[in-house]
Amino acid sequence: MSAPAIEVSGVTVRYGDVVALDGATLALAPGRICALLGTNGSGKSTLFKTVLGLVAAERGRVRIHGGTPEAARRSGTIGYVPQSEQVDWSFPVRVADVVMMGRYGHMGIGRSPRRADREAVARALERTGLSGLADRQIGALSGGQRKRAFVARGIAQGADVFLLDEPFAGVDKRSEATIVDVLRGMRDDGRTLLVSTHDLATVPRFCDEAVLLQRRVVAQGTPDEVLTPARLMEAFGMAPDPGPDPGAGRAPGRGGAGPDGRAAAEPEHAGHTAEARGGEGA
Ligand SMILES: Nc1ncnc2c1ncn2[C@@H]1O[C@H](COP(=O)(O)OP(=O)(O)OP(=O)(O)O)[C@@H](O)[C@H]1O
Repeated sequence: MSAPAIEVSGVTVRYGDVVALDGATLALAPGRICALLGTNGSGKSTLFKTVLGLVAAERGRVRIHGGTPEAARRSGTIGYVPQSEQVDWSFPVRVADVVMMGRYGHMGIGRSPRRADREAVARALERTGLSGLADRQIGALSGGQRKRAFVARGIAQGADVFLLDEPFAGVDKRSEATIVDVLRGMRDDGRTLLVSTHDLATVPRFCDEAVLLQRRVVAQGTPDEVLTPARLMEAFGMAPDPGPDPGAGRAPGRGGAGPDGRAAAEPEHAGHTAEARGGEGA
């Protein structure tokens, strides 16, 4: 049997006196979309950073397809779609430039794109429905398009495991549907996606499974198994209401996005590059 795409085993992370993760354990098989759910401060970002190898665990270990997070970053196996607030949208780059950043790991020191790089970028733009916007400044995209640009960057990079931080935050229903289509297509290609979201109503529509985090994993299973009224009341202090109310099914929280599918790939750039290169929602 193949190794899980993402395996987190008994991971504890502490920031000074704050225990952000307390023995968190989960395993995600390849070719699945998994929602990462939890209240503000439940450790979702810390889990992402640990899986990306940007934060060291005090205890436990993380494996990506059986290897270390550092190896996954080096090989470009892991892609990251950040929150919007982490990105400076005024940075003067075109959509195609953002996506080309995903190819940096494939280029030499001079970072001079070759035909294979340009073709990979064109394919990723097409895959995410952004071919017509390739020359547009990243800051001139809608929230949903920005998000897709960062998904495209990860695709161009050749990432197989994606961590997406609040991909639906600040995007309208149409963009949300487009992003869901893109994510499903990636899953159908065998890629693995861990998606943090406060939008509980969306989860059953596109996720194969869900994880409920409260510093440790308190539930993992199908959306139906995890999104029970009792669990949601316990975790969020609310019951889900997937009805037509615009606010329905949205857990208390926030959202966002960021750049460099490779941003995750370079810890020291995580804040900087993201801010410098921006990119968000569909
Ligand atoms: N750099 C840091 N230094 C100290 N404490 C931190 C740091 N980063 C996070 N924390 C704390 O660790 C806990 C988990 O934070 P984390 O950002 O992982 O939660 P989250 O689930 O992503 O929250 P949100 O939904 O608000 O984004 C919180 O109590 C937070 O205040």
